[in-house]
Amino acid sequence: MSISFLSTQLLSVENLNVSFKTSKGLVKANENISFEIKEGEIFGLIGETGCGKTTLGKALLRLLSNNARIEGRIVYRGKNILSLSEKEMRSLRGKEIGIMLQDSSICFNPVLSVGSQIAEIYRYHEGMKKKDAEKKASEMLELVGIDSSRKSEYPHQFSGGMLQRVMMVVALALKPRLLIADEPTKGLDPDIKLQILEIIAKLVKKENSSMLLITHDLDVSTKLTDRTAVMYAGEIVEIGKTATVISDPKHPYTFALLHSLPEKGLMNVSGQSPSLIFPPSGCRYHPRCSNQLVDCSKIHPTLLEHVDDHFARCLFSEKNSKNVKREPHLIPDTPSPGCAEVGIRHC
Ligand SMILES: Nc1ncnc2c1ncn2[C@@H]1O[C@H](COP(=O)(O)OP(=O)(O)OP(=O)(O)O)[C@@H](O)[C@H]1O
Ligand code: NI
Repeated sequence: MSISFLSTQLLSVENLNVSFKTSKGLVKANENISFEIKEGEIFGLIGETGCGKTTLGKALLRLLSNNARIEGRIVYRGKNILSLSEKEMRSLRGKEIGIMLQDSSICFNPVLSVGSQIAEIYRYHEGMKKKDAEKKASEMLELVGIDSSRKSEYPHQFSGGMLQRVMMVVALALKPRLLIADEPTKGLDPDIKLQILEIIAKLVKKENSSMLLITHDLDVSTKLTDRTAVMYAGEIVEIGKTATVISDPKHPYTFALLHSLPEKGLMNVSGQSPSLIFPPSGCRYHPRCSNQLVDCSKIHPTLLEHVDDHFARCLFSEKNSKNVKREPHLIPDTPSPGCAEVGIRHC
C-alpha cells in the first residue's frame, strides 16, 4: 500500500508502560512502547498471543481494567489522552477514535433489529433521513458480505462472525479519524477475512483516516499496512515500513515469524512464550534465539535505527549491520525525570 502523502502525526505513544496487578505478581504487559501513527496511515501491530497487543490497543482509549497501571504519554492531536477527563474521553471514543474488539456481541441491543441499530447511527451522527439511513445500512451490510435481507433480524439470530462484521460497519459509520481494529476478523474464513479487511482499509484510506491494525496474521499485515511494529514480551522489537520489515527483517523474532507456518491462522514460533511477570534477563527473546551471543542474556538491547526509519532491538543485528545508527528509537528508552506521568489509574 502506498505511503506517499503521509506526513502529519495523528497519534504519538511515548514511553508507555502498562502493568497489571495480579495475585501472582505484576504482569508487565507493555514496556517502554514508543511509536507514532500518521494521518492516513495503516499501522500494523503483530506478535504472538499474550505479548501485549490488546493491552496497548485498549490503553490508547483508556479501556483497561482497574488493576491496570499506566505510565507515559499518549498524545492524540496534541492532547495527552492520559490527562483528559472522563467527559473528554467520552467525546473522543467512537467519533474521534473508534475501536473494534475481538468480542463484539456485548455491544448490541438484543431487542432491536441489526439493521435499525446501524441505521440509527447514520441518523444520529450524519443527520440522515430514516429511509436513507436504512438504505445506507443495507449497503454497508452487503459490503461486509452479509445479505441485506437479514437487516430485520435480531443480534441473537446472527453468528459471532456476522456480529463481528456488523461491529466493523458500526465502527466505520462514525468515521473516526483513527480506528483501532483488534483482530477484527478473528475466526472468519481466511479468504473472506482478507476480503473484508481490504474493504475496511479502503474505506479508511478514502476518508483519509488512520488505522491501528492488531493482528496475528502476518499475511494480513503485509498486504494492508504501511508500517508495522513487531511486539515480543511486552516490547516493540522491530518497527519500520512494512515492506522493509518483511523483506529485510532485522530482529530474529521477526525472521522467525516470517518463516513460521500459520497454525489455525496463528503464527507459531518454536519455543515457549516468556513470562511477563518474570521476563528473561537481557534480551527477552534470547532463550528462543538462534543468533544468540554471549551478551544477549546480560544486556537489554536498545531499539536502534538500522536503515532509514527501520529500528530493531537486537545485539546480533547491531554487530552485523554496517549502517546502524546509535540514536535510540524516537524517545530515549529511559525516560528523563519528569517526562513520564507516573501512576495514572483508569478503567
Ligand atoms: N486485566 C488483566 N489483568 C491481568 N493480566 C492481564 C489483564 N489483561 C491482560 N493481561 C495479561 O497481559 C498480557 C498481555 O495480554 P494481551 O491480551 O494484551 O495480549 P495479546 O498480545 O493481545 O494476546 P492475544 O494475541 O492472545 O490477543 C498477558 O499476559 C495477559 O494475561
Ligand atoms: Ni489480543
